[in-house]
Amino acid sequence: MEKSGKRKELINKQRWVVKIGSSLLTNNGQGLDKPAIAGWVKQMARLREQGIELVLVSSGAVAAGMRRLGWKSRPHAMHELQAAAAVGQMALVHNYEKEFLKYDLQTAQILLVHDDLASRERYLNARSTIKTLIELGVVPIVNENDTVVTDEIRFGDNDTLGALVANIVEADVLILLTDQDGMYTDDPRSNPNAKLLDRVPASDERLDEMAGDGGALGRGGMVTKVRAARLAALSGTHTVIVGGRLPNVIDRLADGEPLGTLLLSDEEPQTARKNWLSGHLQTCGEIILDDGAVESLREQGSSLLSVGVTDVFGSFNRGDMVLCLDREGNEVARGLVNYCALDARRIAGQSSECIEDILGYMDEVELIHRDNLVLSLMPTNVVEMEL
Ligand SMILES: Nc1ncnc2c1ncn2[C@@H]1O[C@H](COP(=O)(O)OP(=O)(O)O)[C@@H](O)[C@H]1O
Ligand SMILES: N[C@@H](CCC(=O)OP(=O)(O)O)C(=O)O
Repeated sequence: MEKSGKRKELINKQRWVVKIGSSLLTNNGQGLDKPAIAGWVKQMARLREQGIELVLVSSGAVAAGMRRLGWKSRPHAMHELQAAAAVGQMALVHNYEKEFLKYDLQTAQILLVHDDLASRERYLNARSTIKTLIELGVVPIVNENDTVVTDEIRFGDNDTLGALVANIVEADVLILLTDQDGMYTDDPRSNPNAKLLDRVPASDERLDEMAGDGGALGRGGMVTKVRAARLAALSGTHTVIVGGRLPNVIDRLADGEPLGTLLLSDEEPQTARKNWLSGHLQTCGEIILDDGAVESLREQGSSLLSVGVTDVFGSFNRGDMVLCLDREGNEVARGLVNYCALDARRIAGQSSECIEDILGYMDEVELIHRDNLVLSLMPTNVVEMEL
């Protein structure tokens, strides 16, 4: 199939999030690739000159720290990884600051952990800080706060973090710069016959079979990039997975050149509150819905009532994020629940009028109110996939 012409989805777009991955930044483990960083910064400065607002999400702290500490292989112990990240983050921001200043651009360091975005108050704080920095013409540089996270609460890969940042700032475009030219029909490291994808709806379920894991330094491979594109799509953001070593890659993308793989958002942008809900990646339990409840959530955008629930799993409190699954275990929605797991189990399958009789109190008529509920992006089997 012929390559598409100029990509109108990227031309004249106002707000970009650019994510630079570990595999690329660290030149396959050789420490930070400073000349490459200088090249990307030069191009990002040109984006700013065109009036494009920019947030940079940069990996590389652990890898840069390893180099500074003289470690040859990535440690497994969490405290060593965290120490490496603390050392490496200094190298990372020092480099970016130096390079951006060449173009009179100020930078700001933003380190986030999952909890910062799960709490509504801290999320709103992070959002207003990032938006203020953008208005001031400063380039925010975001990374995970690796020194304080534990395995259970980490994003782990920066693709997800990039998508959440795209949701926060309602970006038009998310660019995932990586070590491959884009997404292929299979991992090109193991399959030399794999073909580069040109443009695909982010929701296309065939992507799940094509996406493999990452290299030795990267964290998520294509699996997390596809997932990130789907998350970004919820705020109407298009994602491009593209090779960071292609000459002038950022300039050429801004000019609409069809480089890498464009994962299109075919969603109506959600409200900021719904974006925040979608970004809650850690959930505390599962609620199984009957077919009628699945349909009314999906078709009518209704609240979830206890009568449509067949089972409740996990242990959660009022206000926690839970998954709503259909009978086959597919995710239908996620939302903040009004009753704890114990009470939710007791009222499952019962109509709302019975709640007070069963529990002796009634906080809310709904198990999950529709304002606190967000439908999950359903993978669709779509025909448009261009190689
Ligand atoms: N279908 C695919 N197309 C391209 N790359 C793939 C695919 N499946 C797996 N990969 C792997 O994903 C790697 C890039 O992801 P990763 O190592 O996490 O990089 P980054 O640090 O840039 O996020 C590639 O080096 C490649 O081996
Ligand atoms: N926060 C980590 C980056 C995690 C990571 O490598 O993510 P990715 O670039 O998505 O593979 C670091 O700075 O080392």
